Amino acid sequence: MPSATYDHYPAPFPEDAPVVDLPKFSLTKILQADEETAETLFQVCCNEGFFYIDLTTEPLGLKFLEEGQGLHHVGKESFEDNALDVKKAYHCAGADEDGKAKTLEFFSISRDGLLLDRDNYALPPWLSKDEELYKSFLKNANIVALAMLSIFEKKLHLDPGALTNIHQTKDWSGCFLRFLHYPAPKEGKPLEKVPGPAHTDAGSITMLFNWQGGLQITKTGEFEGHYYGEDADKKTDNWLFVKPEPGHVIVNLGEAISILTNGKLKAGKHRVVTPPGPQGRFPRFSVIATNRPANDTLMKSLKSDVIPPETEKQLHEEPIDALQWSINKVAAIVNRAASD
Ligand SMILES: O=C(O)CCC(=O)C(=O)O
Ligand SMILES: [Fe+2]
Repeated sequence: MPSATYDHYPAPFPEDAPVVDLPKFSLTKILQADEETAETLFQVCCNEGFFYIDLTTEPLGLKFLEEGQGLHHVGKESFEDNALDVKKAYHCAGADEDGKAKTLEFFSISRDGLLLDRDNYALPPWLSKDEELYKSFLKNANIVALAMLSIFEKKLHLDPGALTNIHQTKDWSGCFLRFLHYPAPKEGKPLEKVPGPAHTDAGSITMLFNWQGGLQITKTGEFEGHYYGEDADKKTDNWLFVKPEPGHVIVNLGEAISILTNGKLKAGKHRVVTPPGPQGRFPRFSVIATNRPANDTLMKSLKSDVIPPETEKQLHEEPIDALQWSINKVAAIVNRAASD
């Protein structure tokens, strides 16, 4: 049976690393909108906004898991084999002049490009051979996300479709699949500067496949707006590892769904540090699938008796659409990074 973490790859996760105990939901029960699962999932999403889904309970999940592993190989080969000019030509961010990244490098594949604009979307040959894999992976991520969004609609007393209709693969949305590579620190010691700074994701639902520890969340980090960088990393934060679990995908909510529900659903703050113990001697590869609202979605709160009412200030704000909102968000991150 495939395992999202190739149990003990490439070294065991240390037993003494401080881990967070996150709930695990069965994919079957999410797809069936099982009442008890729906209620617990909703409560978790109103608090930490982080959880696991056990993919081994469904053929769809097993396929998704296998695809995640296939992407692990694509990412590993792409980062290791390609020279700087090849990486740069495909917007791979983070590599230095010698073609090697020091802390983090990543590149993304656009869902819109693959599913809606194939004629104009050119993948380089080293990526295009696996195009069917990317398409299937992104479609499966969307099926799982829609099942959760449908649960949220009911729990939030929204009309059917209020969330699901704005997260469809047929609409332009800026969704992507992203490959990340965190090289092993040269001295064999954990990096002092956090390679993946604390942040909340921009989209609605992120799904993460990783095979080594390194991802951390904090139980104390409340959603306070748009997080990115060191100022998001508070002194009082108590960071705990999210241990990769065989057969499971790690899921977190992002800012978009939090804005659409006026903070009722919480974006989970997270960061990525050097993997703990013996895992830290190896490079870390991860793969994420994003689910974002369609570009023309107005980024303002939906209304129901479960969603907190908008404040006077919010009521007077001119809402922007999801496309403009994400452009602003990227600009803020770039400015922030430039001033660090
Ligand atoms: O690499 C990881 O484990 C997480 C990456 C991440 O948080 C992101 O790309 O938003
Ligand atoms: Fe993230």
